[in-house]
Amino acid sequence: MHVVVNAAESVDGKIATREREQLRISGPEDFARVDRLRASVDAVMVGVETVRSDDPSLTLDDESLVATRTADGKSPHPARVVADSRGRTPPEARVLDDTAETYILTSEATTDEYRRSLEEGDATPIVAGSDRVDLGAAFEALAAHGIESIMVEGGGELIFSLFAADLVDELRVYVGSMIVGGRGAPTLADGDGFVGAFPDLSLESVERLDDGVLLEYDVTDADRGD
Ligand SMILES: NC(=O)C1=CN([C@@H]2O[C@H](COP(=O)(O)OP(=O)(O)OC[C@H]3O[C@@H](n4cnc5c(N)ncnc54)[C@H](O)[C@@H]3O)[C@@H](O)[C@H]2O)C=CC1
Ligand SMILES: Nc1nc(O)c(N)c(N[C@@H]2O[C@H](COP(=O)(O)O)[C@@H](O)[C@H]2O)n1
Repeated sequence: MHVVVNAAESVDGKIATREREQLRISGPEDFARVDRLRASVDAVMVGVETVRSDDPSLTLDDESLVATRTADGKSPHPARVVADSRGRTPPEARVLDDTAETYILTSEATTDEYRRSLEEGDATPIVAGSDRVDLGAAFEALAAHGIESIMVEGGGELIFSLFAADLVDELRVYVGSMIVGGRGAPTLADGDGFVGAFPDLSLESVERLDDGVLLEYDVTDADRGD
């Protein structure tokens, strides 16, 4: 699985406010870039807290990208993937509509009944892990469904877990010209944090977009002692 993490943060590293409300950090040029990145992958993934706070669609906005995918014999939109260990995706969430295929990654902590309710709504549950989603095992299961590339949009808990499991190949960060503050506001990578050894990033490009900067990194080494 090729994994690209993409997120937008403020200058002080926040991806949302302390109230966890959705924050418009990107401008039009960056949102268009995100749409192109979505169009280039097999699936777009978020954590369930992002679904609960932002209710994203995770589909393509630009109809010409939809047309290009269709002409290439692909589904009109990439599949949607939610990491949701305990079955907390609201039934009315936009990721569960019929615009695109959706996979809900769950753990054994969810019930058969919950998983059946997802299937009745045309989403595909994948069980990986006993208490929390085992992301490596889940990606193997997604690969069996033909998903070979995935773009992860957040939030900070999921992104940290992916780095901790050494599953990230590329990181793209848009830094918007704003300060958000708040010690409890989510950042690009939250979780328990690394101590002593950190993911090894190689800066590949820097580009000004709108009133901010896009930073693109390759993740080169998993030399972490956690
Ligand atoms: N600015 C940006 O680019 C973005 C901002 N956000 C913001 O991020 C916030 C949500 O982020 P978070 O609270 O960090 O939640 P999150 O979206 O990362 O979801 C975390 C949840 O995912 C589930 N999960 C299942 N398996 C997991 C695993 N192995 N590791 C980690 N989580 C796992 C758990 O229920 C966990 O509580 C929202 O406020 C949203 O607005 C979200 C995406 C992009
Ligand atoms: N790239 C980017 N820039 C921002 O400023 C953002 N707030 C986000 N948030 C992410 O985009 C999702 C919204 O997706 P839809 O447009 O509804 O499909 C949101 O849930 C975050 O994942 N991203």
